[in-house]
Amino acid sequence: MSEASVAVHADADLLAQAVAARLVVKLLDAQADRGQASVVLTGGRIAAAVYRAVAALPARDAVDWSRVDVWWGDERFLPAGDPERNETQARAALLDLVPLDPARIHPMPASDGPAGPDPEAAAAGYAEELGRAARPGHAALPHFDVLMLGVGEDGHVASVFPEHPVHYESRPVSAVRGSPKPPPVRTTLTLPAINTAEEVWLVASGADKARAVGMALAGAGPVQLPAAGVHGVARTLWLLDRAAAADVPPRLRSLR
Ligand SMILES: O=C1O[C@H](COP(=O)(O)O)[C@@H](O)[C@H](O)[C@H]1O
Repeated sequence: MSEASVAVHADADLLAQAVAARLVVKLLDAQADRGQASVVLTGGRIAAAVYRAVAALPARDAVDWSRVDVWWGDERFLPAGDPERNETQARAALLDLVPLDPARIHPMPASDGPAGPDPEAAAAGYAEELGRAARPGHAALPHFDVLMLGVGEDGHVASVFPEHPVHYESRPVSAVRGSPKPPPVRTTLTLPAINTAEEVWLVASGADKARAVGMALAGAGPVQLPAAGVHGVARTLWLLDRAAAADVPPRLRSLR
């Protein structure tokens, strides 16, 4: 488990641009090392800004997008193409603008997809898809070079919410019913699955995230504050704007 490090940027726009630049470099490094790269996407407002910023970066063309696997950390269980789906937002902001191999884009199932309207079946189906991409000799998951997470005002990450029964799910992918944030039905990677990623990046902007960010970095319990329970194998990086960083313990900050 890696120690958390924190980078703080002046505002949401600079944060999105800095994360976009990091992401392009991370994909390039992974392709140089392994011949391919994999990224786990998140949803939410700052994530969409990051994806737009990647699309606008000239250096994006240095990435061989046909050798990038795209996964999701969570999804709102809605029909395909619904504007509230994390997949729909990521496709519009980035994925439709770069030459990805469609076979390497792995969205979580939609509520009108082949797995049907049952989120438990959808979660099981996604676990199988992950398993098919798993490394020989490893557990049930592929290698994730970088896994990005937004952070909710309540400290949720992906669709793992405070005090939700999903905390006690041992499988890598879970259905989530009764989400306190709409829509109520979702699918999500569980924290143990998230924590297999080489690098986990928690990206948060705005004053309404400050309390959750500060508590997570101060050592809150993961059931009460899920963001406190995630860490990459090699690196855990909190990428914040100044407003979201307001309650970060000063010893952890590196202002940019
Ligand atoms: O519903 C969700 O919200 C969180 C955070 O979104 P934000 O707009 O407050 O940044 C997001 O990380 C998650 O993927 C999404 O399903």
